[in-house]
Amino acid sequence: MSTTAQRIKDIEDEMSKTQKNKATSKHLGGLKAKLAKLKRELITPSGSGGGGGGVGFDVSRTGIGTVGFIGFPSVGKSTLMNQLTGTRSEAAEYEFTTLTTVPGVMQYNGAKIQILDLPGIIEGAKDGRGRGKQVITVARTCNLIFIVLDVLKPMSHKRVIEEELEGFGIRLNKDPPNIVFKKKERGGVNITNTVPLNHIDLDEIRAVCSEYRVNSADIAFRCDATIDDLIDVLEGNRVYIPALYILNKIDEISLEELDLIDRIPNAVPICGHKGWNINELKTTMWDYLSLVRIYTRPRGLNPDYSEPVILRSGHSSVEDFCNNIHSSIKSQFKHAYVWGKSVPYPGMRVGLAHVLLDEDVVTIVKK
Ligand SMILES: Nc1nc2c(ncn2[C@@H]2O[C@H](COP(=O)(O)OP(=O)(O)OP(=O)(O)O)[C@@H](O)[C@H]2O)c(=O)[nH]1
Ligand SMILES: [K+]
Ligand SMILES: [Mg+2]
Repeated sequence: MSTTAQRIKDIEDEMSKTQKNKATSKHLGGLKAKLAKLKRELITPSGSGGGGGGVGFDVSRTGIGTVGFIGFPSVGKSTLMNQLTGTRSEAAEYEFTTLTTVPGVMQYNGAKIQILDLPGIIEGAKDGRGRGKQVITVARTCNLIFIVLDVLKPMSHKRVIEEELEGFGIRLNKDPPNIVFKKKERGGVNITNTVPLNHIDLDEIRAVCSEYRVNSADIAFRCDATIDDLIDVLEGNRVYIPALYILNKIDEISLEELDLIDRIPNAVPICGHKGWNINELKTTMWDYLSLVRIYTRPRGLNPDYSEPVILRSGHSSVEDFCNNIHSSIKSQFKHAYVWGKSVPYPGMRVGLAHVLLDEDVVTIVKK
């Protein structure tokens, strides 16, 4: 075992032996921050082996969004890939059939979505076991992660995969914590909160700051944060990605068992082999990608429903729409008329800042 791994284990042991209360919270806060720093050491490519980085695994990106498949070997990732895209990614009974990233493209709702079939990962992947590091490095850059699980295997595998991804700085189905951190030259650590903090106390926050050598800063908590949230903000290299759990091979289980797994949140049960519930999977995928379809309506004509402009939620203003069509449109823009969910009445006149919603219809009026 490497020294870093040993130190991590020592700290985890100490934490598990320490009861959390007022007297120990400062100590625990410091330990948590130490742990986060050590874990960072473990996942940062060191140059000398360890298989860090994404060398040879990343592929060029196409489409409006990328979905990456993460799972243990032989859970059915490649079978599902073939089902969704028609790309041939070899699927077979033996483990580690897929050895590198296999890209494919799926057309859905008028959008091109890139699908990445990835090699299987195993427990300890993030610490350098197998090719896990490269695989998870690719997952970090995806817009959506499919965590593929074999329903015939223990459901504890779900947690194992989550821990691998979390250990690599990926936060699943979570918004970035609303903590505003401003480092200062002097003045000490100044902590404010706009909501009650139920999970952390001041001593703990100070212990974490001191571990990160933050002597002066303004920290404003605008959410009921945990100490892990604060550490995430201080570490700064976290990515927040939506994830969908694909519960595969339901052709092998009973209806009663299906009923049980159906309660897992953010999940879609499927049979990749036979194509069961694939439509449900596609619709859910679309929702999780948060894409916005905008239909163009030339003045005096009917909307063109055949080729929507696809925007991302959060970047779907009329200005984004114009830029997506052509860079010159914005300079000629006078106003736009909008029909759909984003306006209180059909055909409302709006400006560049107006935010469009999925399936809105837009007419641009030029100067
Ligand atoms: N019963 C059943 N078997 C499936 C299903 N999907 C895939 N399989 C089988 O599971 C095995 C593994 O499938 P793959 O698609 O190669 O799995 P993978 O996750 O890509 O595997 P690696 O690339 O090795 O990590 C194959 O024998 C598939 O035929 C399914 O829905 N039901
Ligand atoms: K396989
Ligand atoms: Mg495969």
